[in-house]
Amino acid sequence: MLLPNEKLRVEEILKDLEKYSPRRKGWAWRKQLPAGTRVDGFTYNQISEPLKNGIGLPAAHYFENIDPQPDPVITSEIASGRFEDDIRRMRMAAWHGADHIMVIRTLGQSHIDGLIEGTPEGIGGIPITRKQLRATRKALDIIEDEVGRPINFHSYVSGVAGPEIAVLFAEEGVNGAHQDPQYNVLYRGINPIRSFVDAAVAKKIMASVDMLQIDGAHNANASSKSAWKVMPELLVQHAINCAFSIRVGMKKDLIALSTVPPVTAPAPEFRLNFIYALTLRELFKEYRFRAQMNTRYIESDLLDATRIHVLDTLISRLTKADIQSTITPDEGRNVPWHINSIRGIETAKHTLLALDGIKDLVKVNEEAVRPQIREMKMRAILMMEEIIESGGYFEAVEQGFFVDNGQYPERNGDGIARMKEGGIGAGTVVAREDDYYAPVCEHFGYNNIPEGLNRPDEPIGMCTLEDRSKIKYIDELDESDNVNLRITTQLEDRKAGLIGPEVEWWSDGWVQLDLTIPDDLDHAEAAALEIARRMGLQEATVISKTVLHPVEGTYLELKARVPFKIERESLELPKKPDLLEPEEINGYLKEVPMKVVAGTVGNDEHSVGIREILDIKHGGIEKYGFKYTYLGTSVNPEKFIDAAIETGADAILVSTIITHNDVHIDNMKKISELSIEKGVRDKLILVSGGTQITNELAVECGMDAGFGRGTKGIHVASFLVKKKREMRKADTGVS
Ligand SMILES: Cc1ncc(COP(=O)(O)O)c(/C=N/CC[C@H](N)C(=O)O)c1O
Repeated sequence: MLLPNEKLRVEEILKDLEKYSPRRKGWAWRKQLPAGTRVDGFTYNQISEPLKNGIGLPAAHYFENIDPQPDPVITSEIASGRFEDDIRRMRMAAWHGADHIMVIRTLGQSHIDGLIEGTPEGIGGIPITRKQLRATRKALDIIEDEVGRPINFHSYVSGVAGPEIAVLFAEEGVNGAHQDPQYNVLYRGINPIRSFVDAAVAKKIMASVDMLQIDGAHNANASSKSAWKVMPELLVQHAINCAFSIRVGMKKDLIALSTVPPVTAPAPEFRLNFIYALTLRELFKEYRFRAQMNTRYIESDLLDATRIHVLDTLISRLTKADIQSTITPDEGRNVPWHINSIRGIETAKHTLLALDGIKDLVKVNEEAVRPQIREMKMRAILMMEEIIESGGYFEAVEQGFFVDNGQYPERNGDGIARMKEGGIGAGTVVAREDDYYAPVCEHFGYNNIPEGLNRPDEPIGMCTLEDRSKIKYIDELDESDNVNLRITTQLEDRKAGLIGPEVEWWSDGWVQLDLTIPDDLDHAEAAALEIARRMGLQEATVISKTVLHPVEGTYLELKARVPFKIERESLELPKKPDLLEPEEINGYLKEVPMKVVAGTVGNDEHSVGIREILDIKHGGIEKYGFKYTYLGTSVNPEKFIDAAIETGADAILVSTIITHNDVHIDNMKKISELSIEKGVRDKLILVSGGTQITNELAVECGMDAGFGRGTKGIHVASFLVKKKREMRKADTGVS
């Protein structure tokens, strides 16, 4: 069992893979909690069981660190090309709330007519091999024990080796897969007949182990110029794959339609996407919905991508999503980085929680949407009818019906046409002989099983889907391209205690630099690259730019490589404040009551912070027995001293957020000097706090202590009691 403070050891994961066996097969939904479930005083209607270990949203610390888990499964797609580094990110993703890890395949795997073995490095994805599947599933077993929830492992059943991949996934406990023959045909140029025959075989295998299926309709969104115009066609594509899957024997409950809100602002995004989403859910109500976020109109701007993804998740909440998949906001920039996988998950989790139960509050205005839903359905039905009139699916594909940028029945004539007898694998479908017999327990189509058998695979005992000893495990085929070589750097660094920045692979050295240059785009870009060079950063590249004004300013984000690593043991770690136990503070104050005066100094109106440090509700010092006089906001320094004297206070708590022209420093110095002038400095404990305050800065300005961002009542209460003990001991010899 991995402890939360223990790192995943990839070399341990790689041990004994020849003996590894998946702990379960099939898909796992989240365990839902009943509507009205209370979490820390809040009521939720759409959450599932909590994690054992996890990381909540950034604001969670204001709410006792609760981390409620929304009802839909949340997906993170993680495939950098090196699975040995991806497992680290999978653990990060699981802690942030992903329970569906999707691994895209290396470029070109769809055209390899067979299985790849070993662990070669991939390009833009992972070469799916038995060894890689076992290592990843084994890592996910460890991670799911740590977060306390099943994690679904997912990849893709497509390409000319589709059926073989399906068997491999079924044997290795892969829990979900994309399978849609239309994908092979339209986007991989694989022979249409081969694609559908292979899909039937693959779907039967997937259904036999309850693998969840995701279809490929989202690709039409991602591939068309005017993605909002393919909506009628998307309904047709979903219908084709659903009908075909049912005919092969898949259960509706495990057929997930992959749906992406097709359009984004500046188009009237929500209206178009919402009506489409309503139409889809009406037509396919018995199926599952895998909501995916938009990738089609994602640029390099992380915040714009995030806004789009929040709105996409709003659509999910207002309609239905059994699975909320996430797209990283840097999808439009590069192969996603760790941080952006996590940001994508946070966007989904935040939005789903924020909109908990929204359908009870907001009703759809039927009058407004009904005509448009009807029109969308009509367009799809007309398209389906024309496909039939044209002779069927294969003929329609030959005529370029699909991914045409006209909104059916308008046609642009720019659809993806594929010849029925053409493409990769053409002419490779052979009718089974009369005596064709495959001794396997799950097989689509004609199988001349001998009379009297209890099971089709009886003559060989059991097939590999039941008897794993029949699986031939091949470790590595390529001495020069495998994970054992790739992890040597990681192992050497670990031994030498070296750490360096990374974005996707172990200590890959990449960092990001954000800067704003008060000049036009060209000059700003050149200046930014020169600045990075002078900072000693290498291979600096601009990865995003925002024109603030054509000549007044440009914001740029660069990536660059750091040419060194850090010796971990040489690092000076900041001292953790040694806090007193609440009982000890309460006990002390019963014997030695303490009073404070508190407020926000100068012309500062920010009161939230100081109230949190004072009030019992937020775990403020009142909770530990302190009495306080609150002086309010914009309090002048003299008033703090006068009030402390009048009330016989032991301490002054000064909140100061504004730091413009160092006004916080001036105010702290003034309070310290005034307490000296009035002869009360040695009787008073002076404490300041604020988002920009550090202890060093506060003490430099004559305070006894300073507290920065994230401070809680316990921190201040502990300090006050310790300081009071010190002062009493100095005065009376007794603390
Ligand atoms: C129906 C289907 N089959 C196979 C593949 C992958 O097939 P190759 O191995 O040939 O790349 C895909 C890919 N979709 C990308 C995932 C997307 N980002 C998603 O969230 O769904 C697919 O949609």
